[in-house]
Amino acid sequence: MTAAAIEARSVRRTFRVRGGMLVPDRNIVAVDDVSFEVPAGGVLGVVGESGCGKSTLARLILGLLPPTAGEIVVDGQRVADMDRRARARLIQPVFQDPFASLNPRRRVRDIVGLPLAAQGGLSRREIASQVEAMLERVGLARDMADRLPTQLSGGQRQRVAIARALVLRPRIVVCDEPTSALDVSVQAQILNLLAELRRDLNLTYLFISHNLAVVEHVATEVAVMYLGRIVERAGTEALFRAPQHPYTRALLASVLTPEPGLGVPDVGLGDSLPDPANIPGGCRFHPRCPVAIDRCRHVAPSLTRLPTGIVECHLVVA
Ligand SMILES: Nc1ncnc2c1ncn2[C@@H]1O[C@H](COP(=O)(O)OP(=O)(O)OP(=O)(O)O)[C@@H](O)[C@H]1O
Repeated sequence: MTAAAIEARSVRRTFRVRGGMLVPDRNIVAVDDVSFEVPAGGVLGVVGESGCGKSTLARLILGLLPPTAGEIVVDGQRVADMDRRARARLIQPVFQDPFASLNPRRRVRDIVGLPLAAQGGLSRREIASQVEAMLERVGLARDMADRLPTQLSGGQRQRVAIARALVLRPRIVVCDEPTSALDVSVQAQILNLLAELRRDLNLTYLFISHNLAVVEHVATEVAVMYLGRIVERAGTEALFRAPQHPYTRALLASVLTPEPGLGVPDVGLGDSLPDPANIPGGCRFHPRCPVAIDRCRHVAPSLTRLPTGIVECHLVVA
């Protein structure tokens, strides 16, 4: 059996949001008792509507946010026990908007070299040569090294962000909507690059996207999140061929809607997104579920294990 590169064990994260005059404080459950494993070399795609907890999960895995309960283990080590530099050598992020995440006043060579410099122990010459090799690896020409982010296209900027993420040779990359801010024509190039790098460098990805077509293209396994919980998880092929949860089915139907940009996919379940400060009792999906039965209103479904994965729905039997 392959060792897990990422393990989430009963992870929960809540946020306390201050109210105001006459408005009480609210407790938001952004991630609610989530467990999964990603084998080394795998890609777990995480999908779900805006606000379902995808980015919070990414920040928990990266160690940028501590869990309220549960634990995260990457490459056999508890994230909570690692210092920043050790974490940086093991796990790196690629975020949605490379323009926001790259310092506009620094040249590409400094942006990509910074993680190496921060680790210490390398000469300037060694850093320069590793940066050059990495820029070449992500398909950027040599003369790009002296440019500023403002002098690059969106796709080139995301290549710089990928080079910066990989320059320490991490084992795990958390991609949070890495192509959502890019033109459609550039998205495929970046996805292909990420797939190629994973193969060549034996990387493991947690790949977050609201775009199911993208996830189908890159993921080996898919987790579907709804109001902080993983309501279905299965191998990519099985999930797209035979979705079990009514929410997954609604999400898949939304792939056919012509909305390639950012925002809320039209899942055909009405306009209003569910509120994580006010999670319904019983099955949390029941108010929007087209096939809910009386039991769904009162009893939260437990997890059902199927040959192809797991699902939380009263109507699915093993
Ligand atoms: N720092 C925070 N303080 C308070 N609430 C937060 C914080 N971060 C996230 N939340 C809330 O937690 C819930 C989950 O947010 P999260 O950003 O993880 O969702 P998401 O699925 O990534 O959404 P999107 O696709 O819009 O980025 C939301 O209701 C959000 O408002």
